[in-house]
Parts: sequence; C-alpha cells; structure tokens
Amino acid sequence: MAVYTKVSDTQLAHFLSAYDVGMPRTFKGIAEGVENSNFYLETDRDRFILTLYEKRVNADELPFFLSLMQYLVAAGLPTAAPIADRKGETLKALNGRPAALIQFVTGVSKDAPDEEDCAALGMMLARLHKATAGFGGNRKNNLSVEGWKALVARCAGRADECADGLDTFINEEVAALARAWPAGDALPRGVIHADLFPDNVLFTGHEITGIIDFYFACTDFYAYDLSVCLNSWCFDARRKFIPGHARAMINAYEAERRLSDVEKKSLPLLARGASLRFLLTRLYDWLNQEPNALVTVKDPLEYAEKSRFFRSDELRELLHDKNS
Ligand SMILES: Nc1ncnc2c1ncn2[C@@H]1O[C@H](COP(=O)(O)OP(=O)(O)OP(=O)(O)O)[C@@H](O)[C@H]1O
Ligand SMILES: N[C@@H](CCO)C(=O)O
Repeated sequence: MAVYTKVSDTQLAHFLSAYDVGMPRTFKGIAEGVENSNFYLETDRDRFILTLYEKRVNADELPFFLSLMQYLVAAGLPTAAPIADRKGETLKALNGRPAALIQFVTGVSKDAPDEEDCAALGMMLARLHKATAGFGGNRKNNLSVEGWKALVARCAGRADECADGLDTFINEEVAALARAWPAGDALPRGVIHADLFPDNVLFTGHEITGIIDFYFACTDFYAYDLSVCLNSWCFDARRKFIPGHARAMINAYEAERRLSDVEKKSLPLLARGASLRFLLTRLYDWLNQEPNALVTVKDPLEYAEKSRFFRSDELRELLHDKNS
C-alpha cells in the first residue's frame, strides 16, 4: 500500500473546506502504487482520489502534469481530471506535501491482460500520442540516459546486495545504451505517458475507461512509450515474452498511428532502455526502503530479465515477420 504521508480527519476536513465537493463519507489509503500517497475519498456527492506527491515528483513540474491531464480530458481521452477548488486552483498542499484532488474513474486494472486488452492499449496509446501533439507543454525525460547514470551513482555500487553480478550488468547496460541511444531528433517525439503499466489503465471488460498516473509524462520518442508498454504488458507472470500480445499491441497502435521503419528498427533498443529505467528505479527503492511507509516494494530483477530478453533477436524477428 502506498501511503508515505498519513492524513488525519481534521487535516482532510480543513483541506476539503476549500472545495465544493460535499462531505466526506469514506476515506482510506489505496492498496496499490509505489510513487505517491493515494487515498480513496467518497463524499455525499462524488468519488475522488486524493494524491499527495512524494519523493520522485518535483513540485515545480506538477502544473505540467495537471494541465496535461486537463488537456487530455478536454481532448476526449478517458483520463482523470484534476478538480479545482473554489478559487480555480488544482494544485494545493496538505500535510507538508503538494496535493491534488483527482476525479475518480471507474474500471479495474488487469493483472493479466490478454491480446484484446493489449490491442485496446495499443490503440489508446496512439490516440494519446496524436492528442498530445496539440498540447503546448514540454518536459525533459529525467529518467532517460542521464537519469540512468544519476540513479546508478545514487545506488553507489550496491546492486549486488540485490543479486550477484547485477552491478556489472547495470554498468555494462548503461554504457552500451548510452552509446547507441538515438539522438533527440532521430525519431518522432512528443509528450508521452512514460509509465503506462497495466496498473495505470482501467478497463470495463475490454474497453479502456481510464488512464491514470501521468506523473512521469515527458517529451520523448513515441516509440519509447510503446516500448514501455511492450515491457509491462507483453510478458506472463513467469516473465516469458508473449509474442501475440506484442503483435496485437503494435498492430492496433499502427491502425491509429503508423510507425516509420526507423521507429520499428529502434524498438528493441528502446525496449532495453525502458527495462533499464524500471530496473534502476526499482533497485533504488529496494535499496532505500522506508520502514514507516505502507508500500509493497517491486522486484528489480523482473526488469533485469526483461532487459536480457530484449537483447535477444526475438522482438526484431517478430517485427520483421509482421512486415513480410
Ligand atoms: N483517478 C483515479 N481513479 C480511480 N482509481 C485511481 C485513480 N488514481 C489512482 N487510482 C488507484 O490508485 C492506485 C495507485 O495510483 P497510482 O498508480 O497513481 O499510484 P502511484 O503511487 O503513482 O503508482 P505507480 O507505482 O504506478 O507509479 C491505482 O492503481 C488505482 O487503483
Ligand atoms: N511502474 C513502475 C513504477 C513507477 O516508476 C514500476 O512498476 O516499477
């Protein structure tokens, strides 16, 4: 459960007094997520998520995330809208943390998405990329090559505490990817979600009813966003790649936004980069666990395995077969 900062009834009542959202009926910490503190709030009028932003979110960047969410709602995407208080403000503070009240979206995330879900996701991702093209904001991806190097430095050679040989693996991977990573103008780019894992997509049946958690959104390659999804949607519980999921996702993406040959060729490398990003953030969290937080730390080694997979030719062959 991700609750790093607790909120008392008195603090909640004071916070809500700035809004026109009714009286609280139910208020409880949410049993998922690792990044921010999230609470489910039900009032006599509606349902909301109260988010208190924690360690990895830079408060200066919150206006970018919240305005992006507002923009996407207005563009007709099923994203959660930030709620404004009586003064029209969406970004507030609570218990020493930046905080926002977000519209609750219905639906459930899938623990084990199937091909149809992957296809729905692929299409939604392409729609998202087309929609953000009209959004004026920009944000550097601070979890790309430079960010990986900074995370490696902050883990200070302790990766082998997690698994023997992991330190060497990570250092070699960062060096290899830093050499091969495409230049900024080499591939089509724009504002991407950058963390579109199954737990950030809510479904009713096979229909996507909500995309949440835009707090890593940034300006980067569209194909990198797709490669984050290949990492997080296209492996089974035993971490075995499921080609049918990847095919369904890429085909549906392409039905909405065609990938260029250069984008397709870059996917295996970008997917390795995405594996490394999640390996490193998970490793950092694994090495720096907060004893008082209610949080389930995620396994860094899942992404070391995926990274090894993306070094193989399997995805390249799948993309080649798709084209022939
Ligand atoms: N707007 C929303 N509507 C409905 N449920 C939501 C909403 N926002 C968050 N949730 C629920 O809260 C959980 C945690 O939210 P979120 O994924 O934003 O947390 P996080 O700590 O940023 O997680 P992550 O580890 O994915 O980065 C979600 O899995 C979902 O169940
Ligand atoms: N989705 C990420 C958490 C956000 O960094 C993970 O599963 O590691």
